[in-house]
Amino acid sequence: MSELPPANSPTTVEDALLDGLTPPQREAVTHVDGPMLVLAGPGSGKTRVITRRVAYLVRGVGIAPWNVLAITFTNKAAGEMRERVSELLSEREARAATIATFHSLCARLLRRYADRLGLPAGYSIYDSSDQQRAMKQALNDLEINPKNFPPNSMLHTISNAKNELVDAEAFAQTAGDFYNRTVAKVYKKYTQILTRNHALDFDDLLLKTVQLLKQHPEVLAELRERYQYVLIDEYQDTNHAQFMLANALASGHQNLCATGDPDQSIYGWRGANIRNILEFEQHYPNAKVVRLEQNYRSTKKILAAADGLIRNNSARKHKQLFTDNDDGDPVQLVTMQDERQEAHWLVERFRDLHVNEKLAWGEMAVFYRMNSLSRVVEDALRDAGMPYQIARGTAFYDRAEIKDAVAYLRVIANPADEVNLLRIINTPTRGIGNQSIKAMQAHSLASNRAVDDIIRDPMSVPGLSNRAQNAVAKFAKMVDEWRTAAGLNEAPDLLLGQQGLSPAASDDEISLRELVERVITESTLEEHYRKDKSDPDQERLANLGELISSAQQFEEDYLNEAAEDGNDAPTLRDKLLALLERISLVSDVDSVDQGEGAVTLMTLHAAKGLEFPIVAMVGVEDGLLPHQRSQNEGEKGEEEERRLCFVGMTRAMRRLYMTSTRYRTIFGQTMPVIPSRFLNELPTDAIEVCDVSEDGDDPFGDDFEPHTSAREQAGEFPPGTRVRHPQFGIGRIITVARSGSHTRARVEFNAAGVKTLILQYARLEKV
Ligand SMILES: Nc1ncnc2c1ncn2[C@@H]1O[C@H](COP(=O)(O)OP(=O)(O)OP(=O)(O)O)[C@@H](O)[C@H]1O
Ligand SMILES: [Mg+2]
Repeated sequence: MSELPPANSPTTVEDALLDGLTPPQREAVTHVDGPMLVLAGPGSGKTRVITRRVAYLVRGVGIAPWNVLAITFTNKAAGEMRERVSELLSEREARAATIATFHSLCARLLRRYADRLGLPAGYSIYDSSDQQRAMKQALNDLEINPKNFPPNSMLHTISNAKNELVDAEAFAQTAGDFYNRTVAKVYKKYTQILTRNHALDFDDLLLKTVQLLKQHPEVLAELRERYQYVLIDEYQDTNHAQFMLANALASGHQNLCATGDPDQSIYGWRGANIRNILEFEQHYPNAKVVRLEQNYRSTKKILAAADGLIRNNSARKHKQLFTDNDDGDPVQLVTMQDERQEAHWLVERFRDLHVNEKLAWGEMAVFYRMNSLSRVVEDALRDAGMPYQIARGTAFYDRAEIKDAVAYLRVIANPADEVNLLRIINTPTRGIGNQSIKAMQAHSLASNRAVDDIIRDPMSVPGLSNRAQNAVAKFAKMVDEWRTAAGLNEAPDLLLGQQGLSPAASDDEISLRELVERVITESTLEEHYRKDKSDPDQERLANLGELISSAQQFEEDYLNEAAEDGNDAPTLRDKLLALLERISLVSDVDSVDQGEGAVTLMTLHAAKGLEFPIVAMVGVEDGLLPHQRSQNEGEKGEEEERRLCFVGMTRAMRRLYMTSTRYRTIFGQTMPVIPSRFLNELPTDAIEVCDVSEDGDDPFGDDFEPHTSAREQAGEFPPGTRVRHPQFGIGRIITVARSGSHTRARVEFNAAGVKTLILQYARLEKV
């Protein structure tokens, strides 16, 4: 949807910026100085307010765009905001404003001020698989059994500590019991490994930035001066580190505008702290608070259903939302036999919407609690020949061949990155076996020299065969040549980042695309996959080709942006570091293109902030939603799951389907399952229940209040009655049976086949 106001109506610039806003939205957009909190439910225009405010501050108030900092939750949201702002302002102004995620902002700041932290500007950002490798090494070094201290849970605990700004030392000081003392050791070791590799993990980006601002008041002063207006969307999901960062930037001028909805806080498990938004007025006693009460997204029925659900959370303040949108259809709760029938049903439903209601594929989305639920849906969509896209932006970069190519690039940019160096030193195989690698690692430890240094002097490594020595020397020479081509070898001190020190690009410097291409060819990665003509390898080759194209595209965008910033000749090193940063910070939802003619599949978490005309939530079952894991955390865990369900439901604009099955196969085990307890909480007048499973027992138990009594219904539809169902069309009742307070009818539909429906909910009409 375009943010552009119609050309004819508004007359002044200010009118145009405020066009299509309600009075409270205007109030939020035009508030200039001082703290402000926009506290409002889903679909009420919070994100629209942030976007307009960026434009208004620049055009309406005359603030320089580079003084504005807007922080969004994903790169995708940042990209969209930039696009909308550039429709309201010029592209140049939109680029000059900083619109970023917390992580990309921090990565940028750390690069700019790397020298203050003694951090090489070419530092690597470790993604979860790099983190796993580093953690395994830490456990190995400490001789700790990963069975008792699983790498994932170690990483989770460390991540939470970092988000609370608790570093390894502070953690050790408070660790009382044996378990925590062991974690403290692991934390320390893991930190040492990252430091040695000149690497930061995601949480370090925040932690180090906060430390930077604390330890270097001159940097804080500079940034406060630069970012005079700070805007943060989705504030309910900020963690402590993000909170401290936002507050530090806004300290002094206090121009902090936060928007959010406590009912949509869904990242508590990852350290988000809902109190940041609940206590905003305590942190900023003079804050202006704006509430938006009108929902522009959903039908009345969808809104009523979502509202009925969220009211069951006890730890909340109620917000009344209303909408002028249509009543719409009731939310359909459909029970199937198993996940295959569920996927099949979805495909048929979507096809019907596409063919009969002329909805585009891109207007439909499927949400699930866990990625593993997507496979069956994917298979069904593929079999039906329906276009779909899956929000797994990281999937491309998770492929082994891409990870290998990127590891080469990381090694070029960051000589200290041993995790990646060891990944590629013998990939593709080049005669440097495991024994040789172990010998080099041992020698590196014994002589206290970096592996990157050792490979230049392989003769010194005890126990390395002649053959291996030659192979290592050849490998080192190859890496050196790339570094020279990238302008990274000549002046090693330049690796210590310092603002303004980066030399201008020399004329003979190769392009980023050429570098990536050279690496893929000269490393023999390409040859390795070309040798084999099997399909998977053909696909891998194509992926490597795609990496080259994406580097070219990135380079073009980067050059344009740099030119806007007045830098006409960014160096290859700058471009390489920026590309690696982009690759590290990509998130699942970034790949989603809502304009595309494809059904979108994504997790409930990834769906935050988005909207689709048609939404189907699959696997709405106890154990999945609420998730089994949340049950360990008692009510708090369940309330977060309820908010997650609420977030999913409130993405839907026109129609919402929530499906569950009787049996589901998870991790290869088929088990009977029951519909989510959350479904019992939905108000009956906003929903329609339908059971299309084979045995059709009432899956919702007796908690439901049917509209009419079972007896009445049974009498009304004797076997043989011709009926019409809003979805299945015309059919004939075969049998009617009472069960508890419900009546089930088996109906043979002309087109849809035999279905078992609960009469009280099925909205059957006699014809
Ligand atoms: N005043 C308005 N008039 C018409 N449409 C509006 C208005 N305000 C917002 N909208 C539209 O309503 C939808 C929801 O707005 P937006 O995404 O900004 O809501 P939100 O509060 O950020 O929702 P969420 O909490 O889900 O992030 C968007 O399509 C937006 O363009
Ligand atoms: Mg929003």
